[in-house]
Amino acid sequence: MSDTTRTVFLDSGEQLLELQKYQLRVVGGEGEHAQAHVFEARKVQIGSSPENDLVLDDPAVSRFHAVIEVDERGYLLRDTGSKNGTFVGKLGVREIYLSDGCVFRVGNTEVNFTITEVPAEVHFSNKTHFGKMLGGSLVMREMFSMLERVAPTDATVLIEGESGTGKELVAEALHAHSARKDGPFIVIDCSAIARDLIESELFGHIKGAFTGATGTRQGAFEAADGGTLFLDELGELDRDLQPKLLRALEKREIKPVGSNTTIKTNVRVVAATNRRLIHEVKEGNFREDLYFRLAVIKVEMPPLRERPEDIPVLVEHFLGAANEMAGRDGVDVSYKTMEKLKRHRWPGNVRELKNFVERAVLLTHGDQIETRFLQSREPVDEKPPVVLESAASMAGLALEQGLPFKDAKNRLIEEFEKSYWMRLLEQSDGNVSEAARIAGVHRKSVEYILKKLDISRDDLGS
Ligand SMILES: Nc1ncnc2c1ncn2[C@@H]1O[C@H](COP(=O)(O)OP(=O)(O)OP(=O)(O)O)[C@@H](O)[C@H]1O
Repeated sequence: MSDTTRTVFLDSGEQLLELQKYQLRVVGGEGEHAQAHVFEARKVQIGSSPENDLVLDDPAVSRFHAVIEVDERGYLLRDTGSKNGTFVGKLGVREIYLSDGCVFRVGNTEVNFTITEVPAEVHFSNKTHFGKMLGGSLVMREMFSMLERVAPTDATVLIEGESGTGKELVAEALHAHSARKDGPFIVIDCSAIARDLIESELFGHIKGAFTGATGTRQGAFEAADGGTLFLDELGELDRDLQPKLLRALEKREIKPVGSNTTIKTNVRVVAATNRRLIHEVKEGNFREDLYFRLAVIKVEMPPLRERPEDIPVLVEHFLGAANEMAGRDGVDVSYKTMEKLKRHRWPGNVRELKNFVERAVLLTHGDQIETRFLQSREPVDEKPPVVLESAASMAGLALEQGLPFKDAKNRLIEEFEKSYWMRLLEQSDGNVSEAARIAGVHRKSVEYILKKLDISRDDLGS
């Protein structure tokens, strides 16, 4: 259909999409006429939110209004559920292949689409995994292809994506596929370390550098020497520390807190954030020079809801592990359930899917997981007030202690699980089969839960 895009299969097994770069230019409507933007990405997002590739300042444009996706048939414009619709001429369209020179309208803004003479290429790996990361969708295979090329280099990589999309897995896989694989892989979660300790965590300190510094201590940069340093939640890094990180990256040397001497380092840095860091740059929270130094290679993790075709392979994988963990044999998934799972929004991404499968295997009486074990978003107004009260007080405590949301939530869930199972076992006089019957959970699962929560019969009654 298209003479400007085509797919080629390479001898290496890789798939190559050849296209021509294209230009989008606002030519009419309410919004100020933007300058022309040239794109070569396989997918370009259009909307009013600054997170889009083409940002339109028009109140009639939805936050995420439409996308252009390139495939071997051409340049597909797709409305992504906008409020005011996408039009070509007078026709409202959900999906349409654009032709060179055509004009489409989003909200009240008219955009001209032009194909340029400049060729571009998008590569797709022939593999459906990279390290421990699974995925056969085009967007994942495009990412794997990029990671395969980037991993063996020493390039700094910035990984952006929603929570639970697999950013840490990417960092691990980059390390495992590099010449540094036998060196250390050190993780620092910038959101989990108190503000006044993070400099020392990163760069170390010498004895007497501050109250409590009773000895000299090595920081993460030194610990990661010859290996990879993964800076998680980098968007949380204090502005005061950013110049020091920039210096460490540029000069490949660090200065421990309290010391006047610099130490040479040989570290590859991979950073991750669930914020759009370029936003933080625009807001003045993140230094531009550091951003560009980190984003030499940028990996954007697609949310799970945008790649439902990956769900079956992930479910199968998590089912295998969950069966083993729960001592079950062959708990499976029906076609109908799988279809429902593909339609779910998965706000917690792959982590939520994994937790769901684990929970469903533990809780099912039968041989198949069911979607009723998806965590309900309905308001639970019949909960005893005491539960809500203790949840509220834990939330208060977590905020006071500056605990990150994830840690606070996990702590609350763990406390709930522990007291639930302790009480239930007490009630059933330590009889695991009886407890399993009351809880509606397989006996083997109870044994696993008790082991996981470190509860023994001796704990009962304490
Ligand atoms: N593509 C994938 N294949 C297999 N497992 C995955 C994949 N993506 C994520 N997971 C699993 O989902 C969970 C969450 O992944 P991970 O911790 O890497 O996410 P993240 O983006 O770093 O999350 P956060 O921002 O909350 O730290 C992990 O258990 C991970 O193993």
